[in-house]
Amino acid sequence: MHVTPAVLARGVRVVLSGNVILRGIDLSVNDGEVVALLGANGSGKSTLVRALVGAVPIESGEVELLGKPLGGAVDWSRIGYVPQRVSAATGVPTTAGEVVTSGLLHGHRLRPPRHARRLVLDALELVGLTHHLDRPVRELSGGQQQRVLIARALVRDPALLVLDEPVAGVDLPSQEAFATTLGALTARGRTVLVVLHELGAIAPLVQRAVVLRHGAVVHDGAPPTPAREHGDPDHDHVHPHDPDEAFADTGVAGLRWEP
Ligand SMILES: Nc1ncnc2c1ncn2[C@@H]1O[C@H](COP(=O)(O)OP(=O)(O)OP(=O)(O)O)[C@@H](O)[C@H]1O
Repeated sequence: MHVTPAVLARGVRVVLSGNVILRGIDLSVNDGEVVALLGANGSGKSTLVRALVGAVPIESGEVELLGKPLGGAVDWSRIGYVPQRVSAATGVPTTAGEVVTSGLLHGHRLRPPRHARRLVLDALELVGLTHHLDRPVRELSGGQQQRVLIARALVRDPALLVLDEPVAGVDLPSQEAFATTLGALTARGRTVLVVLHELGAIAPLVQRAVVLRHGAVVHDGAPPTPAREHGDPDHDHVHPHDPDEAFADTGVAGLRWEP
């Protein structure tokens, strides 16, 4: 039986300011799969997810999302995207609930549906923030603001969720909350493509890892496992790593491939 992948990229090449950033990327994410996109700083992870959602132009190659070529034919209401390092806080005292509600407004829908409050509470529950519904987002921590943005992407119950470094620089409770969120999405059979610097707490939930290096895929398969002391549950993953370790060739901190 032919199954349409949720994300399909073939030979994606991206050139920005005259520099070749992506050198012909092939990537597929199947329905219900959780795939991590890993790689060193500057390897092209953000550029790839931005190209996949149409935020940067593709010089050559093809992208299909939910079975449709990138563009107007894609059902964007079924896709959630959380970009890297954006703040949910604005100058105005918008509450967490209002930010999440805005995720229900898209296309022709200018007013939230009648059951919006229930949907918003469900989305905030998925990220562990229901008790902050009425709090201005500017009063929340960076990690909590990132969770509000994830809830904003989740509120439409997207079939495909694309997240760019959702746990970079966020506090530990927010990292743990993200692992729980991801577990809930997996249980619901949602498809997730997540850019990460290291797998950390979500390693058990990731079915496949795609590693980029200098704008090309250098690994597509089993996720790397924590190496030596990194396998120790007490290890905190915050110290700098020896660049000579087995993973230096991929730039993925503190991890090594199973032999
Ligand atoms: N608009 C742009 N114009 C020119 N070069 C760019 C642009 N955006 C990104 N780049 C370059 O493309 C390369 C890949 O950047 P990208 O942000 O995709 O990497 P990344 O793997 O996501 O890195 P990080 O882990 O630091 O977020 C970098 O060398 C970056 O300087």
